[in-house]
Amino acid sequence: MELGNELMRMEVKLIRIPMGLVATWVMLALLAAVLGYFHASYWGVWRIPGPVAMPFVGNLPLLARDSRWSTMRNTILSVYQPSHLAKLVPTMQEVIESATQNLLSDKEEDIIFSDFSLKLATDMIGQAAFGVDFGLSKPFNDSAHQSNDNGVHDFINQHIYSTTMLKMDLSGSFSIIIGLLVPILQEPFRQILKRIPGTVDWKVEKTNRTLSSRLDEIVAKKMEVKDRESKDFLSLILKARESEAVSRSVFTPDYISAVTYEHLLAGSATTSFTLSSVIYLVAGHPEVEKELIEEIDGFGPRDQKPNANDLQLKFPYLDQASVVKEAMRFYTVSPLVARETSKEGTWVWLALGVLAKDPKNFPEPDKFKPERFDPNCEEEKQRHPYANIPFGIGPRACIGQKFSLQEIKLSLVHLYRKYVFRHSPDMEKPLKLEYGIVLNFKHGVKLRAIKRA
Ligand code: HEM
Repeated sequence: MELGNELMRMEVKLIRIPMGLVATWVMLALLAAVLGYFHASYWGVWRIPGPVAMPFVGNLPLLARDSRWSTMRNTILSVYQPSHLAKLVPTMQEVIESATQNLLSDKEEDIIFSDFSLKLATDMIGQAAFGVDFGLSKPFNDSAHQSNDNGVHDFINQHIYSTTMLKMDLSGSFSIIIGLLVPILQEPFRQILKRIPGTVDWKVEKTNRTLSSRLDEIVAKKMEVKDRESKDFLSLILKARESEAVSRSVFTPDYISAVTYEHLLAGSATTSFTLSSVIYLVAGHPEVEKELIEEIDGFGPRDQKPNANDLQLKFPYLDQASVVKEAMRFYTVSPLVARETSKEGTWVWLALGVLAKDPKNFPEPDKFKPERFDPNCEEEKQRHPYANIPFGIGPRACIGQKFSLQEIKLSLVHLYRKYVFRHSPDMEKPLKLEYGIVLNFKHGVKLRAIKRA
């Protein structure tokens, strides 16, 4: 018994000493892993000038630096959550139905589909983000539309102008061209040229001012009405501004105007371009059109409206698994994403459009092949997970991704139930693009819409 007890004490001692050591080693390993994690990005780019990682916390403090942006993002995030997006389906459906009435008169004639899709996408943002009916895609015989027609046309023209002038090549304004050659001179030149009538910089400035003042009117009206129930992007910002002291200092009137304008541009030109490019590409690939229409018709009778869940699950060929995804790869609407390093002010560009055409990840990159995204296909299985990121990646990735995909899918289901599309003989081949901050069609997408039996 004595011997037994002695042996047990020895065993406990033997175990106690290594347990302490093991715990210390585990702690050290954990610490090293945490430090390694936060410094990994630094070691990968240690030759490149930029903020040096701080001891123990690496670059972590930089993530919290832009508190104004994060307050903003957190405030509006709920507008883009799936549960809220699901509630937007009927509103989206209404806008699409109303827009489609306008698509085709009885005679068969070509339409500029890219104009149609820009009006549709702008109206959609108007309703969902601002709680405002721009009425751009309303039928022409609508009396409200007629009485408002001039104003609306001005608005859309200014919007189109301001979107298309965001260029990054030699066809842009003089200050942009100078900026491409000597970046430091861009802003001083812009400041001077915007004051000289007749220059492109002056025209851009003038258009942007008019557009901003129209958006300011919308913001001012919203502030007056104070509708507590509505849950659009603007109402959420205004409510946050009223309820929290911190938000009042973040959401100054100028800042609200700027983000409203940013939202209009970010949400309409991109979605509109994507919708047009899907229709254009499908029109040139009859085998894809056939499979797509089969899937859409297979969903149910034409008057059965898909809900958010149906859109997510019942259209795999149309959805992210194939056609839309491949069209977004083929024409990457947002070809460049820019970041400015916090300390050195160095610009870092992520070329999404170049990534999307890398033959290592996308063999025959200039072919439109939706099946390359089929989850069972070898190409898809072997591809790097970040090879196709049209909405960007990380904490600043596109906030409207789910919103725009829901809108695009709903529009496509509705359109293909009624029409098929063919390239207009007046359209150039290959399609000419204009490279700006977002991609655009140089001469629009001209299509013939043929009513389905
Ligand atoms: C096909 C449609 C769209 C594409 C391809 C697209 C693409 C992008 C990309 C590449 C970025 C930059 C991400 C980054 O910096 O890493 C971005 C940011 C953004 N997008 Fe989109 N976008 C689309 C639709 C929308 C829509 C519909 C909205 C609004 C309803 C929207 C609102 C925004 C906003 C507010 C940002 C800035 C986010 C931030 O800085 O926190 N986008 N988008």
